[in-house]
Amino acid sequence: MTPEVHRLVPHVTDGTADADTVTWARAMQAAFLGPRMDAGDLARAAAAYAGQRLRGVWETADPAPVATLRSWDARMTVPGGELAVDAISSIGVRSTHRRRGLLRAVLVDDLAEAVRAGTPVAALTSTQGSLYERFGFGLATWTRSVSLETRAARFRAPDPTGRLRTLDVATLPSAAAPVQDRARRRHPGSMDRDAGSWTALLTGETGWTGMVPDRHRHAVLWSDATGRPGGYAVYRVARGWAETGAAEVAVLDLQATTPESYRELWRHLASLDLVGTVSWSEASVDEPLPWLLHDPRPLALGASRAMLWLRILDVPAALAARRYPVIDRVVLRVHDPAGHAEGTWALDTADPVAPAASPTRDEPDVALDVPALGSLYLGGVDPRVLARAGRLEERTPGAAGRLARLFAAPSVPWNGIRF
Ligand SMILES: CC(=O)SCCNC(=O)CCNC(=O)[C@H](O)C(C)(C)COP(=O)(O)OP(=O)(O)OC[C@H]1O[C@@H](n2cnc3c(N)ncnc32)[C@H](O)[C@@H]1OP(=O)(O)O
Repeated sequence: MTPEVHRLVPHVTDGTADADTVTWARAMQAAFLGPRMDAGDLARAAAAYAGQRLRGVWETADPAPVATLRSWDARMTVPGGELAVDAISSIGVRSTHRRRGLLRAVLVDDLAEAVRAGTPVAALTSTQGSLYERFGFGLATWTRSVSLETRAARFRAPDPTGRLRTLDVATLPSAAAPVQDRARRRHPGSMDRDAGSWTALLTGETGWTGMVPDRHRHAVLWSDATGRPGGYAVYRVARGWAETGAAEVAVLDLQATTPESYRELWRHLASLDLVGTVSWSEASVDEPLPWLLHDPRPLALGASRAMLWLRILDVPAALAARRYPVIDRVVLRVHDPAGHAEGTWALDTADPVAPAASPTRDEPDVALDVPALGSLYLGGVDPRVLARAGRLEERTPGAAGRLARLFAAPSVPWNGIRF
C-alpha cells in the first residue's frame, strides 16, 4: 500500500516555529544523525522553513513523522536566463523504517505537486550518488576543492585595487544579497539564497550545528573604485594559528561579479596574517585562481565531485527558458517512466531570443532517458560523451555533435551552495 503523504505549512511567530514544524524538524534531524537540540533551539532552527513546503508520512498515534521532505521555489540561472525550480532537501526516513518505499512516497508526491504548479524543473544536492536517477534526476553540475598555500602565492597583478570592508551579522545580509544575485547569473546552475540563510552563514547557527554559534567566521565585501560592491567572501578559521603557527582558513562562500572582484578577494584571503592555507571545498571546477598566480604550484586542486541534480518535469518550458549559441532544429525522443517528460520534442532555435520546443511526430535525431536530459540541460556534459557511454542514442548521424553545439554553455555550470 502506498504511504499517505501529508503536507505541513510552517507558521513562524517572532522567529520561532510552531509545534508541528518543530516535531517535523526533530524527526528530520534524527534521520540525518544531526545533533539533539532543546525545544527552544529546535524552534529557532525550524523558523528557517518559513514559506517552504514540508511533507511527511505519519503513523497513527505518533506525533513525529517517519519520513520528511522539504521543498521551496528557487530561481536557478540557465544559459541566457533563469528558471523557477522546485528545490528539494531534507529527505529523511526514520532509521527503523527504511527500505519500505517512504522516500519514494514523499518525493513522488512533491514532484507531482511541482508539475501541477507548472514548475518546469526540480533540483537537489544529494548525500548519496546513486539514489535519484530512478526518479528522473540527472547530474548537472560538479564541484571541486581548492587549497592555496598562501605564503608561497604570488599574484601576477602586483597591486591591490578597490576597497575591502569587513561585514558583521548586521551588515552581511543587506550588503551581500544583491552581490550574490548578480554573481549567480554568471554561472548556469547557481541558485538564489533564501533570506534566512544569510545570518546563518555568518553565525553558523543552523539545525546542522545544533544552533551552536560558530564564533570563528568572518566576512569581507569588496567594492570597486567607484564604491560599487563587486564580491564577498565568508570564511572561518578551521584550525587556529596557535597550534602550528599558520592557521587554516576554510572559505564558506565566495561570490564575485567581475574578474577584478574575484582577484581581489583571493588576494585578500592569501594575505591574511597568521594564515598558511586557505581552502574552499565547493569551488567551481574551472576556478580562474591558478591563472592569477605567477606559479600555480602553491594551489592544490581536488577531484571533481557531484553537486546539483536536475529533474526535467516540463520539457517545452525548460528548453524554452534557456538560450542557445547556434541555430538548429533537433528532435529529441525522451523516455520518462513517470510520464512527466515522456515524448518526442522538437527544439527549434531559429529565433535566438525565443527558442521554441514543442511535441512533434517527426523522427527523432536522438533518444535519451530523462536523467540524461537533466545532465545535458545546463551544458555541463558533452552529449557525445553521453553517446559514448550509451546514455544517448544518435538516430541521425552527427546528431550528438549538433546537440553539443546547441547546448554549449557560456560558462561551466556551477552551484556553490549545497542544500
Ligand atoms: C535531497 C536529499 O535530501 S539527499 C538526503 C537523503 N537522506 C539521507 O541521506 C538521510 C539518511 N537516509 C535516509 O533517511 C534513508 O535511508 C533514505 C532517505 C536515503 C532512503 O529512504 P527509504 O525510505 O529507505 O527509501 P525507499 O524505500 O523509498 O527506496 C527508494 C528506492 O531507493 C533505493 N535506495 C534507498 N536507499 C538507498 C541507498 N542508500 N542507496 C542506494 N539505493 C537506495 C531503494 O532500494 C529503492 O529502490 P527501487 O525503487 O529501485 O526499489
